[in-house]
Amino acid sequence: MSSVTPSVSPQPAPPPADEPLQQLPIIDLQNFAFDEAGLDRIAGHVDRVFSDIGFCYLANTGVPIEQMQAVFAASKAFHAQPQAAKDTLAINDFHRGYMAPKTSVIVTSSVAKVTKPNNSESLMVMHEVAEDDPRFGQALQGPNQWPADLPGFRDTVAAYNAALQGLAQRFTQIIARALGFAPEALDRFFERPTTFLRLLHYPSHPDAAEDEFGSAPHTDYGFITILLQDGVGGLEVRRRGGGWIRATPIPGTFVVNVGDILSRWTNGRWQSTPHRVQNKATIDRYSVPFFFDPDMAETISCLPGLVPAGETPRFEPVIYGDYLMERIDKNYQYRKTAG
Ligand SMILES: O=C(O)CCC(=O)C(=O)O
Ligand SMILES: [Fe+2]
Repeated sequence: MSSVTPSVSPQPAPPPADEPLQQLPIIDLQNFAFDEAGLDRIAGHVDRVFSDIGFCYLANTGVPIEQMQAVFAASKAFHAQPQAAKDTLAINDFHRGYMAPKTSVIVTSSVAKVTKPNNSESLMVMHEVAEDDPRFGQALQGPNQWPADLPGFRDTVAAYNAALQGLAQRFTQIIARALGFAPEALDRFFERPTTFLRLLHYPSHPDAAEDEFGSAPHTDYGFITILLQDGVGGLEVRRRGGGWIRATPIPGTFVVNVGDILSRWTNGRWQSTPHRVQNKATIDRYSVPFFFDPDMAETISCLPGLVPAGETPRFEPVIYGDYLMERIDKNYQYRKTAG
């Protein structure tokens, strides 16, 4: 970690605002057409927002609307297939494939106990690991599973995945800056990123009970999540100090949030905030979260400059892959059954 040297000291986290937030803040990335002073302004905004609510919208990211529409069309076509076709891609040990409704229960220590399975189905696509890759066969390192009978599906989803990885890598430079480092300081952790693209479908559930969720309250466990949601709504984010804020859809934007490992990396300066989804609308909801995480072989230790002088780091160093496996093994039913 000695290669990550702070170049400016981060400011202390702002106190929580007196007025409760009514809406998630919007960060305008200006299609990355900013100069150094512009970068510092955006980075300062990111630091304030991630120290407070840990969630915001990202506008003007450079990802074309057509590409967003195309990935939704692909997801709808996938989920519209007969159940038997989806079941042929059942999620495998590499954590790639189809998760049928009610097969994941979120278990996190920081959020209220959750017992009911999630009312959603999804296809998980991760970073592609080919057979000639030295990592092939290690935990979570394998090929994706693609539907056989959906022309264009693989190309559309792979192109979207590549666009989101590019966005995440560029945003990581803003994050580095926001934490007081040179923009490239964190790049080496993401040369072979661990990524999860999840094509989620939430059936309409207008009479859902209070404790029946599409996604039960949870925090995300990785670095950042960049979420594309359709116009239906239903995602809510826990406000510091109590209550929930609706992440009302804003066309053309993403919702981005801090995951647990980023919060840990910042020694707790940035918040990994609980969120939940209930689709009480009369139509189905589709969303596509992209989870962008470090290389599984990297060690994550609290960043220098973020641990106050004379204090010990709040978190032990952890190999990202070990940490991730523990979280995944806890949260997914299919990993608990034999075979
Ligand atoms: O579908 C959404 O809006 C959020 C999904 C989510 O929080 C997750 O998959 O971690
Ligand atoms: Fe989440």
